[in-house]
Amino acid sequence: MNKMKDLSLGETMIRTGLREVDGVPVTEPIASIWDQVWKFKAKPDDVLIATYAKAGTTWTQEIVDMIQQNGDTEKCKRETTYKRHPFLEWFLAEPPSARYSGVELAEAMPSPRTIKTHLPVQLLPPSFWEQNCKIIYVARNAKDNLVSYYHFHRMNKGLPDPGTWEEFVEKFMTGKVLWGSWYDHVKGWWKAKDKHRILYLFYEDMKENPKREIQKIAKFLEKDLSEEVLNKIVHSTSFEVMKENPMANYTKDFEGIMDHSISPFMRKGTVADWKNHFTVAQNEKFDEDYKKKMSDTSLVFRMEL
Ligand SMILES: Nc1ncnc2c1ncn2[C@@H]1O[C@H](COP(=O)(O)O)[C@@H](OP(=O)(O)O)[C@H]1O
Ligand SMILES: O=[N+]([O-])c1ccc(OS(=O)(=O)O)cc1
Repeated sequence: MNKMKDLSLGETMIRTGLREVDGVPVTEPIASIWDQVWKFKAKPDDVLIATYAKAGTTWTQEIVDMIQQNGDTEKCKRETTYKRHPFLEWFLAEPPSARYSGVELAEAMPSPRTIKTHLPVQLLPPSFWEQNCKIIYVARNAKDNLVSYYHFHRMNKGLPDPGTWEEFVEKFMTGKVLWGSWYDHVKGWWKAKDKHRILYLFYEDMKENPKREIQKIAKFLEKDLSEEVLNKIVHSTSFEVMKENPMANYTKDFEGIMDHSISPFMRKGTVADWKNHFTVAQNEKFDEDYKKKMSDTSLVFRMEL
């Protein structure tokens, strides 16, 4: 029994390896059900929240839900983020108590559905394009995104071991991480927005002026919000409030998989924390490589506010 407990607590849990789907590394379980993901049938009134992991997905999910529930915080606490919005490609079979299939959850959910994905644009199931679904994409500057992803790998035993900070920086730069290259991800979705209904947002803008960005999302979703409701959404989706909200801070899901004592899911929620992580040499190397990788796009990020 103790051994079982150990196993379920993840101390001895074997971290997943990565397998490529069309050249993009995904977890072994995701690769095993890829066919189901690719054939997923989106519906015209589905709203999709797409991001590179750790770009502010959960924050955006809370904002979208609050808009859809017209600022009713109790309704937004009906379930955890993980269960309110199916995480499309995510699949976990083991341990049975933590079983999760984003596809099955979405299929069982009544419309209108809000779905989350970290897939790069070329791997999005075609039905989302065919059904002309509204898509909200959120991007975060590479350095902060990388720092957040590093700490997330440390605390989340459902992900591969990040190795040392130096090793993880290297993996991130070469795209050898779960969901692949950050550079390709943000550029691919940026390109797609010219042809499809995509609201492309930035984490840094959301930090700078949450009210303005929430209004953009509401307009995109064709929802009229009163000033009072808008202010309520700004408040309840602030980092400080979400950090204490068990239905949004991931303390109720992934038990034994996420260890918030190593690094909490709601870690810092700031812009420019990368300055506390990169050495001067690392930063120079990163910048040089970044320039090359981002030379073929009009996309510009703010690394600080
Ligand atoms: N309401 C909020 N305001 C600002 N940042 C938030 C937030 N809620 C979550 N975050 C931050 O978003 C990141 C997680 O992103 P995702 O939801 O895509 O996994 C974490 O970044 P940090 O690790 O830099 O703190 C987390 O702290
Ligand atoms: O590995 N997980 O358990 C996991 C991965 C990504 C994830 O989504 S994210 O938005 O927090 O990156 C949630 C859980």
